[in-house]
Amino acid sequence: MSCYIKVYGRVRPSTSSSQQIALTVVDKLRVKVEADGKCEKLYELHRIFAVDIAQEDVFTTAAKKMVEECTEGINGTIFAYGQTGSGKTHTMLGPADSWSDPVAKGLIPRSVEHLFAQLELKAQECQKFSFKVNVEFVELYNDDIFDLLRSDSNKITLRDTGNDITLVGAKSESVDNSLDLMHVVKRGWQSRRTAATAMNRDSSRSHALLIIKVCTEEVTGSLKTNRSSILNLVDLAGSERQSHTKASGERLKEATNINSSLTVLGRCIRLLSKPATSQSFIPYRDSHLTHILKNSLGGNSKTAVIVNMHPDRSYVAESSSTLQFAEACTMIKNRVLRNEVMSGDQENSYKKAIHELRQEIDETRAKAREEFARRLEESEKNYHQLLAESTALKSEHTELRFKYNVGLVRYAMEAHNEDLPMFIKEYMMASGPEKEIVGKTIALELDATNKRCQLLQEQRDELRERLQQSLNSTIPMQTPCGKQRRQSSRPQRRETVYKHSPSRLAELSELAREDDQLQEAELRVATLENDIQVLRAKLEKVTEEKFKAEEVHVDVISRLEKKLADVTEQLINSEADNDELVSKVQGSKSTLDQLLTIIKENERSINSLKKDRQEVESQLVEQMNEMEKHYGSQIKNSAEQISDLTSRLNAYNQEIEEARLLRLRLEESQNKEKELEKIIENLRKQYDDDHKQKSEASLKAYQKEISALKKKVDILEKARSEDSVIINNQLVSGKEHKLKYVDKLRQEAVEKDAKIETLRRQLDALQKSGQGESRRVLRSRNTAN
Ligand SMILES: Nc1ncnc2c1ncn2[C@@H]1O[C@H](COP(=O)(O)OP(=O)(O)OP(=O)(O)O)[C@@H](O)[C@H]1O
Repeated sequence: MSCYIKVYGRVRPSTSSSQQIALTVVDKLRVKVEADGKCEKLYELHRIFAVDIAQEDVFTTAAKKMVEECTEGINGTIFAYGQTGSGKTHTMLGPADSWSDPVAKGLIPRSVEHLFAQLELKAQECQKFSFKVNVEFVELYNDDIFDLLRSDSNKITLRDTGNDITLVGAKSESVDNSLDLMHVVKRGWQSRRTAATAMNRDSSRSHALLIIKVCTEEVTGSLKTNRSSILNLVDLAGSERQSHTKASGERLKEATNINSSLTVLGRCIRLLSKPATSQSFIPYRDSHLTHILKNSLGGNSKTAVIVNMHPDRSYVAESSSTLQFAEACTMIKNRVLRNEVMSGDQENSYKKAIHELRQEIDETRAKAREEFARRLEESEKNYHQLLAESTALKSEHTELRFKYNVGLVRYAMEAHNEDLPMFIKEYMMASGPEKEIVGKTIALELDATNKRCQLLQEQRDELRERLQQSLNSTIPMQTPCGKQRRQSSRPQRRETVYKHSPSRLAELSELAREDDQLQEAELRVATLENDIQVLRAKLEKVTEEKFKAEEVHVDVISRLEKKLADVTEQLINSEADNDELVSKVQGSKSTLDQLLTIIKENERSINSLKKDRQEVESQLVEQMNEMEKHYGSQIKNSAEQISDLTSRLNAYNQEIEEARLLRLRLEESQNKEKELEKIIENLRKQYDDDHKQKSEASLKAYQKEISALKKKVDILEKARSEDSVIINNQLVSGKEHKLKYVDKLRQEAVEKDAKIETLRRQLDALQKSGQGESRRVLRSRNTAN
């Protein structure tokens, strides 16, 4: 799947007065930079974080999802970029010693906690889920790589295998939980090179890279899925100008190295943001920084860049260049793959994977269809709304035009001017620029009429004057008593009889005619003036209405334009989404195709194996048949033998039982023998005590007899033990022989029992005689005493 690098802008609090601020957050997506008070430039990124944004919100927007995807085998990189002192460390780690503060802690502690929370959740949800987290922490100082987890200053080298970049010689520590990981980060951070500069008391003099490697194993049935991913959290050193930082000596050397590595980064970003051509070469190897971040810039990783800015006017150039860098980053596309290996029952695992992929495709398709339907419905709704608004506007417009025409017609009818209806008709019929021309013509005509009126008025005034003059000159000439007439009253003057000369009379008649004309002209002028006023009033009214209608029209047009822009934006967004979905589906399809080819191969091999198995099975059946034929009789015999042996075994068991009884009886006889021995011993003692001297001879005889008896008993005992050995041996050996032998033994045992009985009897007799003898001895002693 290919996806663009996400770019976020963050503005830190200002350190000067509000007049000195040159960077303003316009809304959530745009920021405005004022270069010199006049020139402004707007920049649009995926999100702008204003000064008052909470650290939690920065993490949720920029990192949370990426951390979650990391547990799914997708690589992620987040890095902070910006001039020195713009808040990169504040964003990545938070203020010093605030890493456990729930409000102030930065993006790294939050990402670490969320990563382990996600892994532990997965382990709870899936019984056979295990994970392993390893961490490496290095810094790039003066373009050399140093391990922050080892005290020795061994430099680290890079190994580029094409797909992966590894740090050779870097210590990799295994961690079990977020606390352990943060402990490692803390330890490494203490070794990071920082120094006080004029712009930042705690300025980072190196680029710090925290590399978290996550491996997971999940077993579902016979399918084992191993995933691995790398999460890079990078706090870059800030670009700086010597004029601002006043750096010199070692600081200046550091700054030069920082700036040159950031320049290479900027160059790579610029080249990556341009459309790819076959010749495009990205100089990743020009600096260790870009070489390490190679996969994060245009490779297999999801990447987020947070550009930090200082809002003050004195840093406006740095802010502009940071924003240009950010804009270039938004155009870079990465090709992200899930790092996953499935094993186990291959056929089943592939089938499962295909099933999952199919499900994913179906889900994506369903989602796309739903989204498309929703957008279509929305667009249709908007279209109908716009159509309704346009129809309403049109009808409003028609109504206004009708009113306007009616006004014009009414005016024409009221004005009784023969010339005007023609103009009005023309005006009514005209449209667009033509109408404007006709309007202007009317205005010119009105002007001309005004002028004509004025001319007529002047002529009238002139005529009046001339009349007055002629009157003044005529009266004294024609009346003999002019002085008298002038002094007389008006009625007297009217009665005055004038005597006109013929020429004077002609002049007077001419004057009277002119006076009539004048009066007529005055009347016409008055009418015209009135008409002009009415016409003007009407024109003003109509113009006002026209302006109002135009305003409404403009307003509606601007609203429609805005709506059109919104709809276009929605359309562009949905197209982009659609593109993404299509690329996703294509990605899934290619994986599916690969899997299908593998499955086909497997199916082929399975089919050939099945054929082999069938052949082997048929051979086996044949062999079995042959063996059945060949060994059938033998098997029969064996069965018979087995049944025979079983019956023999039963008999043998019976014999064993009998032997056991015999052994019991033997034990009984042994016990009896022992008792006899005791009695004999007692008797011997008695004889020893009582007949030591007197009955030596008889005692010897007894002793003889007793030793003879003893011998017999010994012999019997020996024979019995031999018998028992033989019995035991016979029990183990063949049945017939044993049966016979057991019978024999039984007989012998009976005989021996009889012998024992005889011996017992003899012993009893001996006892009795011994007792008689002892009594006799006692008696003889008593008599002797
Ligand atoms: N958003 C913010 N809110 C409050 N203070 C901030 C913010 N951003 C930065 N600061 C403060 O500004 C100062 C410099 O910030 P920081 O050290 O994070 O800058 P930097 O970009 O990492 O600098 P350098 O590149 O020199 O290391 C610190 O004192 C920090 O607390």
